[in-house]
Amino acid sequence: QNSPKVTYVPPPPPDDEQAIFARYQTGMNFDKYDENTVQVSGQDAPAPLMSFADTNMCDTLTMNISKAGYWKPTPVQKYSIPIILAGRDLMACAQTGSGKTAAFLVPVVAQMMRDGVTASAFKEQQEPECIITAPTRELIYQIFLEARKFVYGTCIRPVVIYGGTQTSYLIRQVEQGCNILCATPGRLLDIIGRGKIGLHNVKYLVLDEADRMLDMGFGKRQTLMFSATFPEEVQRLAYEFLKTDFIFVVVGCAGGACSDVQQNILQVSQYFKRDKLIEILHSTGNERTLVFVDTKKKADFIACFLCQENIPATSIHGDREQREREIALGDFRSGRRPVLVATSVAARGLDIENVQHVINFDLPSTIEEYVHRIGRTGRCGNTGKAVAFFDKYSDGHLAQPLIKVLSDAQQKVPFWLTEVAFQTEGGRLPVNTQKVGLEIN
Ligand SMILES: Nc1ncnc2c1ncn2[C@@H]1O[C@H](COP(=O)(O)OP(=O)(O)OP(=O)(O)O)[C@@H](O)[C@H]1O
Repeated sequence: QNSPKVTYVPPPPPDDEQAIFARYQTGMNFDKYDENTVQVSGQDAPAPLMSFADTNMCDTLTMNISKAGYWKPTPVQKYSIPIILAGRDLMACAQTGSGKTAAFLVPVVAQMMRDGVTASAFKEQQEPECIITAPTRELIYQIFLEARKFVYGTCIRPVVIYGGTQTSYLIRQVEQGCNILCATPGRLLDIIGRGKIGLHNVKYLVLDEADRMLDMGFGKRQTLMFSATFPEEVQRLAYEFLKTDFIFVVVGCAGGACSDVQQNILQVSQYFKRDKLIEILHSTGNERTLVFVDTKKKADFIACFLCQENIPATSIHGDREQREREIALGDFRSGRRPVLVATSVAARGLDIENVQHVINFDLPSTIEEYVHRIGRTGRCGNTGKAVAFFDKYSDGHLAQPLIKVLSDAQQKVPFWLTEVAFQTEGGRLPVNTQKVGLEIN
């Protein structure tokens, strides 16, 4: 490989208790999560819990949950926690921003506390009890920070390893002891290949958003899969990957968009997208806005263009160095640069306070990706807005699935979109048009 040697060493994570437990407020729709219907398939599923106090968790963990500001479990937590505590494999699908991370972290930490952990510092090869993978660097880091909350004051040591950072630094982190390994798939394979991580002790394997992980020779373990979307082909794969008695939990509508996001689809052709973007950003002022585009080059180009128009923007994509990616995300989080132009690398999982708008300057190629992208707003019971620029020449294939997502989330379906769907489907009525009560000529 000719790629330059990566020397980036990320800054250490915050160490004081206040920073570790930093959080944002739940929104006014938080209690509405309870209105979602929940489907549970699989045999002998344990009953859901009603409160965090319903389990036999140790005091330290209970204290950490309350320090994190979680006073009541969300539906995905109510159902997943007892299933995981019962030792069952699980595939859980719940809308974006509804607390899937804690739904696996809390029971895994609870069981590790119950069973005791063994990893000791300065061993050549560490044997973690839990491995968590997620598809992007920023997301795995976020999961690691969340794990640090729940293990606070215990002897469980979480470690994070991800691409774009110096390997020798990561190895040093691992060698200091590792019970929960949070890793992106590439770095995970790399560190296993170097013999620094053994898999014999892995009791919990968590695939967050990871539709593409293959079995890498783990021993007897409990596998937990979480996502807001589970397309059918991934479900089929999961059947091979999970134990036969696994449980499938679906909160609300499988693969559905978060109903706290107000969705607006505008018909905008390629040439007018930039003007429309400026118009919208001028009307939203300093509100934090995430703009998705389809290429890395375009992300930089649009960010530059916005800066020239006096809109403080930055960009995040796979061609930026990890240091730059982290600075961009930090500037966006702090509000120093309230507009972040991104490729799909920022589509999944990122939990950033106060993102009020998501603009799909370019629509993604799949409806699942759309659902994840707009889920960066409207999190944890807060409301948000999503606007998409729909170009019928490039996005026609999305018309039909968009209609379904909009109607399932009780959003208005523009009439022109049903016409596009009708044309794209070769004159067949799109599925669901009847359901949303639209008139078709
Ligand atoms: N029970 C709870 N009470 C209060 N806040 C919570 C609770 N559970 C989770 N949260 C907060 O809600 C936010 C969203 O949670 P999380 O990131 O786990 O969502 P998610 O379902 O994984 O979303 P995505 O599908 O986008 O990855 C986080 O800031 C988290 O700290």
